[in-house]
Amino acid sequence: MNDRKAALKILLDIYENKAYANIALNRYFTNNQLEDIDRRFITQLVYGTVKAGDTLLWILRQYIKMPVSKVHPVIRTILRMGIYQLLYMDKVPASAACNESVKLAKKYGHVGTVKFVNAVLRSIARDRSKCDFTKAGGQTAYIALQYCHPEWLVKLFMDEFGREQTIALCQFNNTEAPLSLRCNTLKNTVEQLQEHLLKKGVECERSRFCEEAVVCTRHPSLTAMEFLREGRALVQDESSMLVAHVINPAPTDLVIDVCSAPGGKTTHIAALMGNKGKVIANDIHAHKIKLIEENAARLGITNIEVNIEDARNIGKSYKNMADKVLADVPCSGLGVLRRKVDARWNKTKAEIEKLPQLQYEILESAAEAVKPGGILVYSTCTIIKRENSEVVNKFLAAHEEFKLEPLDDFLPSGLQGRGSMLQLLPHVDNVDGFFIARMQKMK
Ligand SMILES: C[S@@+](CC[C@H](N)C(=O)[O-])C[C@H]1O[C@@H](n2cnc3c(N)ncnc32)[C@H](O)[C@@H]1O
Repeated sequence: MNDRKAALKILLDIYENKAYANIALNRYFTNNQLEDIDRRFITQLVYGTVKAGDTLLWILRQYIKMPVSKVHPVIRTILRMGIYQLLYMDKVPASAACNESVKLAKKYGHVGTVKFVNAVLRSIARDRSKCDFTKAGGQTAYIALQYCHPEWLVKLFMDEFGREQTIALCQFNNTEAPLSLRCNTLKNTVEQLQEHLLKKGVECERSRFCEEAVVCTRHPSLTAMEFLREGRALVQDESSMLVAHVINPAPTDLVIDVCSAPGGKTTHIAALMGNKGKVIANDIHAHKIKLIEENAARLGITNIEVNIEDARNIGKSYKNMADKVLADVPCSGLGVLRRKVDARWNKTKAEIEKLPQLQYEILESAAEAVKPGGILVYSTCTIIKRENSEVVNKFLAAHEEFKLEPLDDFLPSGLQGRGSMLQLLPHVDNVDGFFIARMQKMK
């Protein structure tokens, strides 16, 4: 199958079957052995088209008379891909973007739709003046279209960070995320892992932030990386690796991770404990607990015990029992939009607004499980105050038995001196956005 036909098939899976982009793409690559060059082209075309989302539809609307919703889904997807190639893929000549889209339309459409695809794409290629985003009305709409984000999200970012930072953040979200790996120190050293990766043709470097992290800038497909199956490493972003270090678990500790699936931080905590002590990995979803068990087995970790429970009840079940408790709560994930290409288009404002209440309830329950003198860590992969510092401040105001602990002793020198709560911002720190606060129970 040629690359564009493959991209069309994957995009239809995403748009019509509501498949997650990374899952649809990996599924295709698992079932079809491809050369690296083809894999890269398909990835760029699929991820780029998904990220550009409604901007492509807005452009399409400027060039057709009928409502976009009336265009057949296959033809609409061919057009989205075609516009993406025309306007965003510098290395694809306009003639190739048009001709290849027309060929796809011939396979899936009839004479009329072939002519339609041909006419629309050639007119965009010839005259781009209609793609003027300043005509959309207002600076929020302009930023949303120019940087391919939903307008409500741009508004939220503008309120939180102001115009300049919003643009920088949106631009960052459109960049490609490098693959970040955490070395499983129970099976190999970081030096051994790095040597192994170099032999396998993976281009990688050590992280600025975490001693176990290796950041890959060029690599084969994940399915070809047998060292992941062997448990020598696992995929995890650098910033999320800071959490286990902030918890700073001892080999004798009982640690409870109240929202733990799929187990990135749980298995990191367990490894830092040298496979000793006990980590209770809790999650509300039984099917996700299986992922923790699989990860632990692959990594050779035996000090994890799983528990399926709503974290809002965990305080009652383990009252005053744990040396350390992690509440890595469900969040809006606005710090990882670069990595999850479809996330910005799947989220809703209403769903995000409900999160702080749930996060607060989970934090309160997690706090109950901490024993006096013990440690409570709250973390998210988001960047807005209402899910981060506001939740922690509200909690501290209501629970004088907890005090905020300085973070610097647990952070790399490059991140020290930023205050008692750490907020990593993607466009500032060049990593996934992340929030961490560490508290101690005084009595
Ligand atoms: C941010 S993710 C956790 C990521 C995980 N700590 C890791 O590092 O791999 C949040 C998790 O919370 C779980 N969750 C959502 N609501 C929950 C609840 N009420 N109680 C327990 N877990 C919950 C979700 O299933 C999800 O796995």
